[in-house]
Amino acid sequence: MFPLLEVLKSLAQLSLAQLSLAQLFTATVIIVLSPILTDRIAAVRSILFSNYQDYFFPQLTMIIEESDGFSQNQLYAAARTYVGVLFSVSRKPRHFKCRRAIKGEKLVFDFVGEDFYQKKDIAREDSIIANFEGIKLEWKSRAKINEHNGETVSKYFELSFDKRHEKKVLEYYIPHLLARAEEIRKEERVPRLYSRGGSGLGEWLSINFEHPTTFEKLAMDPTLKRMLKDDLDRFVKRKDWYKKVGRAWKRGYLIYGPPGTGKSTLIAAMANFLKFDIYDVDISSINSDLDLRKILLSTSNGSIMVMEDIDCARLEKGGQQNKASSAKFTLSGLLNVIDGLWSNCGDERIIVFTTNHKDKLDPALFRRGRMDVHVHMSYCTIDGFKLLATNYLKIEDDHQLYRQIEVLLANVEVTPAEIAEELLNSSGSSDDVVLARLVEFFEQKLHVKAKAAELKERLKSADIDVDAEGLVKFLKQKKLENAKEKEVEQLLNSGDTDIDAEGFVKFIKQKKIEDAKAAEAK
Ligand SMILES: Nc1ncnc2c1ncn2[C@@H]1O[C@H](COP(=O)(O)OP(=O)(O)OP(=O)(O)O)[C@@H](O)[C@H]1O
Repeated sequence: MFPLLEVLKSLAQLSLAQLSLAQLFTATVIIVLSPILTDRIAAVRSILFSNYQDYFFPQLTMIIEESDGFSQNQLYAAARTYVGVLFSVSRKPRHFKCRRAIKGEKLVFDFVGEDFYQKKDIAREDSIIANFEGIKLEWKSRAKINEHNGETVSKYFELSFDKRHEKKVLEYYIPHLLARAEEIRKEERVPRLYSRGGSGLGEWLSINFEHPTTFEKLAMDPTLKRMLKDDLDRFVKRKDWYKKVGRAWKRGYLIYGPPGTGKSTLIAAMANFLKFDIYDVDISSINSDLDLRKILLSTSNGSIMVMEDIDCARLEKGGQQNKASSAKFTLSGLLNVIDGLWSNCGDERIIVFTTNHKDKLDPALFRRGRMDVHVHMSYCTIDGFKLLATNYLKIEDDHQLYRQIEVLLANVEVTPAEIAEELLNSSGSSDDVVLARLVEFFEQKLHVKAKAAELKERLKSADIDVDAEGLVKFLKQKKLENAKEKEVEQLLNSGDTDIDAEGFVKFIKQKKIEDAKAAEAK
C-alpha cells in the first residue's frame, strides 16, 4: 500500500477539530505536489470534505423502497428512470452497467446497485450526484440481501442531501423527479412487455416491446380507428377531469372478434400510441381473487393490463355473498378490479379484455361503465384490404382488381391475418400477379361457402339425397369412439388400472397409423 495514501487516510479519519494547522499544511502540500496521485487524492479530499460537511451541515437520507411488500412504490419506479438518465447526461461514476437492447440503437446506462456488488463480491462504493437549483443530492442504489443464500430481498434508493434543504426537496425536487420521469417515459422510452415469471405472483419478466404495429398499419374500419385514437388521446389528457369528477383514472376496453382479425395487433398499436407498458396476464394461471389483486398491485401506472381470451377464465361461483370468495377466482373478484374498490389503485390504467366469443361472456361484464369501450374486430373489408396492400405491396393508388375484390370481400369471411399471410408468401411477384392470386383465393372460399350452404339447404329439404343410414351409422360410430375415449381416460385417472404397457404402446402406434391414413385420404 502506498505510504502517502495511508497518511492521508488517517488524516481523513480525524475530525477537523483534531487537525493541527501543521497537519493541514502538510496535507495541502502533498495534495498540490503529487499530481500522479490525483485520483487517490481526490478520494481522500472527498472524505475530508464529507467529514467537514457532516460536521456543519448534517445530512438527511431518504429511503425509497421498491415495494412496501404489497404494492409497487411508484416513486421508486420514477427514481429508477430518472437516475438512469442522470448517467447518460453526466460524467459516469466508476462503475455502471451499460447495455444495448436487441433491436435498440441507443446505449442504456444503469445504476449499479448494492446487490450487484454483493453478488460479484466487489467493494460497494458508487453513487451519483444530482444538482437541483443549487442543492447537491446524492443517489445511492441499495439492496437488502439474504445473508444465507445471497439473494436480493428488496431494492431501495438512498437519497441524501443537506438537512437545511429538506422542505425544498420534498416540496419541489420530488414532484420535479416524478414529472421528469413521466416525461422521459413518454418521450424517449420504448414500452416494455411484462409477463409473469419468477417465483412470486407479482414478479414480472420484461423486455422492450418493439412491435412495429401502429394505428396507421392496422386494417380496421377507419371510423372506428379514428374514434379509438381520439378516445385514447382524451383519456391520457384528462387527468384533472377524472380527479374533478371523482373517478378513477382508468379505462376498460373489450376487444372481440374471430381469431386473426387483429385483436392482439390492436393492443400493440395502442401501447405504441400511448407509449404504455403492457402487462400480459395469463388468465388461466389466476387461481383466486387474491391472485388477481396482487397482480394488479404489482403493475405500474401508465400501463395496459391485458387479459386475452377472457371467456376461458375459470371463474368459480361465489360472489358478494360469499365472504371467503378471495380464495377462489370469481366473477365478482374480476368485476371488483374493473370497477370496484380495487379498480381505484393507480393512475392512468387501461384494462383490455379480448375474446373470440363475446356471446359466452357473463352480461355483468357489459354493464354500463364496466368496459367503457367495446371494439369489434371484423373480417376484412375493402378499406382494410387496401391498407394491407399498401403495407405489403406499397400500392398507393387504385388498382383495377379492387372493384372485384370489394364484391368478393362483401360475400366471404376472410381475416386480415389470412390476407397478410398470402401477401407475405407472394413477395417477389408483381402486384398484378399477387392480387390475381388473392382473387383466386377469395373465389375458392366463396365456392366452399356456396357448397356448404347448398348442402345445408338440401339437408333441410325433403328430397335429400343423403345416405341417411350411412350418416346415422357414422354418427353412432363417432359417439361410441368418444365414449370409449372418455372411459379409457377415466380408467387411467382412477389409478386402479392394471395397464398392459406393451399392448398400450401397440394400440397407440396402430391409432397413429390409422389417423395418418385418414388424413391422407382427406
Ligand atoms: N387488423 C389487422 N391489421 C393488420 N394486420 C393484421 C390484422 N389482423 C391480423 N393481422 C395480422 O395477422 C397476425 C395475427 O393477428 P392477431 O394475433 O392480432 O389476431 P387476433 O385477433 O389477436 O387472433 P387470436 O384471437 O387468435 O389471438 C398479426 O401478426 C398481423 O400480422
